[in-house]
This record gives sequence, structure tokens and C-alpha cells, in this order.
Amino acid sequence: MLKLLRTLFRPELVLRRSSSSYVARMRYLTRLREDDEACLEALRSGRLLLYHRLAPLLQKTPAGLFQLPNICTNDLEGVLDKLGKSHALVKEAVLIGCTEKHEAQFSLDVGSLEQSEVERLCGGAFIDLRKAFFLLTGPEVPLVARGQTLLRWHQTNGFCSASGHPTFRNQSGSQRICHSSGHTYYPKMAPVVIALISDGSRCLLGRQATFPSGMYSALAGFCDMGETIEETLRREIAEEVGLELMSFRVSGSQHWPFPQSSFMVACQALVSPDNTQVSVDHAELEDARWFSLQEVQEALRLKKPPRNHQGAPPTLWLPPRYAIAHQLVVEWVQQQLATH
Ligand SMILES: NC(=O)C1=CN([C@@H]2O[C@H](COP(=O)(O)OP(=O)(O)OC[C@H]3O[C@@H](n4cnc5c(N)ncnc54)[C@H](O)[C@@H]3O)[C@@H](O)[C@H]2O)C=CC1
Repeated sequence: MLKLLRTLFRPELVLRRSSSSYVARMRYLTRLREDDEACLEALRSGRLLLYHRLAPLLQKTPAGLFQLPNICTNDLEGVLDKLGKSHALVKEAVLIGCTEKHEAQFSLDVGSLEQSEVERLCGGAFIDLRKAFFLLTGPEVPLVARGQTLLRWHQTNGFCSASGHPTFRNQSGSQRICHSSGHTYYPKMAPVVIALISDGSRCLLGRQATFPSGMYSALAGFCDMGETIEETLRREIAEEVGLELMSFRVSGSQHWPFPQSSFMVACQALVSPDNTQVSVDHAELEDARWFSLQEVQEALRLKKPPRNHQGAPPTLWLPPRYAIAHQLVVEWVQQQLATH
């Protein structure tokens, strides 16, 4: 029996099985991107993430958690029938992924329909994406972000910048073409370097005036044309807080949908403990301060935004769990605990 179990659960077999299904899914997605007919066919049995003017549709479970409603094309067509609208809207969906069961996933903006009617018929509420980031807790967050960004890209790239003529999407929504100039446009992300700066025992966090009260985050900056990650990091740290970078390591990356679409390269950065005097550029940041390990640990323990009373010093609050700034802070705390 034990031998049988060992044979069945050999880790290399499990990995091989799951990775071959991954390969099959990725190849399926490539085919759907390139073949309009196949993509339309996949849409017939596909899953839909609905948005209303770019706000995703969320559903509250009886346990009070938020999730994405499981809507298929047939369901939406039923809603369109009830509203007396044409099924043509469904074709505007863009391809964003594929489930493990090989169901293609699409996002669709139903902003042309009455919001409250769709909410009633689908059983959910359209919630601003920034707020949704705090409400959703599962692995679906990157998919919701991707769905929104791709829809936004199509809504804002309807014309060719060379000819001024309209551009036309392929069925999957992976590109737009101008038949007049021949240009093909692909969705773009702007590269950003984000760093958690440490002097060895404390970490530096900054806030912009537009952040909610008490919220501080890792420092971030867009890459200038032609810059390397290191050049952007050195420049941003010097510009924003007047410090000199000593060393850094790339820790991860993520796509970030706000305010447009950024590709965040996340780094742990070190400055010299002998030179930690911060001089904030107030054109970029409202404040930047060093925080102790204890202060950061307390902020990580908060389950919801603190109630900051007027006049009292605000309680530190960190970006949502999914944000890479949050993950950088968690990683830094783990490093501190491991080394001290
Ligand atoms: N995922 C995360 O954990 C975090 C993400 N971020 C994101 O990082 C990005 C950069 O952060 P900040 O510099 O604080 O943002 P910011 O939005 O304050 O941008 C700073 C300046 O960069 C310029 N800019 C805007 N868009 C640009 C673009 N596409 N290319 C080049 N320059 C541009 C503008 O002059 C803007 O005033 C933002 O998209 C922000 O949302 C920031 C902190 C945490």
C-alpha cells in the first residue's frame, strides 16, 4: 500500500502532470489570440468578468467575503434578453486567461447597460477597482486587474497616432490594427521600479498627499527612456528622499493597473547606516520617514484601515496585501527577524 502511495504521489510526477496541463493551456491561449474563429467559439462556452465603466462586478458571500461571480456567456445572454438588448455586446469581450478546466476567460465592459439592472440580474455590485483590491482576498486579484487594464486600453486606443484613422481589434483583443497606416498596436505597460529602502534596522516609507490618512508605501518611480533598473532606483532615491543607494536586489514583479498600466519591478534596497538623513522632495511626496521593525509589524497586524482621529498622530497603514509594496514590507520583516 505504502509503495503504491509513493508511486502515485512522486513529486516529479505531480509536477510533470501539472506543468503539462500548464503548457496545454498556454498553447490554447496562443491559438485563441491568433485565430478569430476559435476565439469566438471559445467565447460561447467561456467565463466572463463583467465591469461597468471599468468597475468590476463583485459578489458578497453569506460569510461576508467578496468574490467574482461565476458568469458564463449564456448567463449574460439571458440578462441581455431580459433587458431587451442585442447579444452583439458579448463579442466585445476580450480574452484574459484560461481556467484549469480549459474554459477561456474574458472581460467585458457593460457600461452601455443600466448599472443597477445588471447588478440585480447578476446578483452583485460594481465596485471601484481600488476598493475591490482591499475587498478581494483570493488569487483572482491579478485577473481582475488584467481584465480592467485591457478593457481600458481598448477604450483609449481607438485611433491610430500615425494616420488618425480608427483602429480595429482582433477577436481576442490582443492587438489593434490601423488598415490605413498598417500599424499594429499592442497593449503596453510602463516600467516602474519600486523599492523598500532599509538602513539595516529600519525601513523608509513615503506617502503622497492623495493617500488615505496614515498610509505609507515603498518608494516608486517610472523608468525614464533607456534607463536600467539600477539607474532608475539610484535616481528616484536621490530625487525623492536625497539618499545614496548602496546596494539592491530584485525581489519580484507585478502588473499594477493604476492609474494606467505599470510593470512594477520590486527591489530591496540598502543605504548606508551612516547617511540616513532624509530630505523629502515635497513636489513628489508629502512625507517620508524611517519606521522601526515593531511599528511595521503592528501595521501588518491591522485587519482593516485604522480610524485616525483628527489631531492625533495617525496610525501607520500599509497598501493592500496584493500590492507588491505590501509584499516588500513582509519580506523585509522576515529578513529582519531571521538576522537579528
Ligand atoms: N503596486 C504597488 O505596490 C505600488 C504601485 N505604485 C505605482 O507605481 C507608479 C509610480 O509611482 P509614483 O512615482 O509614486 O507615481 P505617480 O503617479 O505619483 O507618478 C509620478 C510622476 O511620474 C510621471 N508619470 C506618470 N505616468 C508616467 C508614465 N507612464 N511614464 C513616465 N512618467 C509618468 C508624472 O509626471 C507623475 O506626476 C504608479 O503607477 C503607482 O500607482 C506605487 C506604490 C506602490
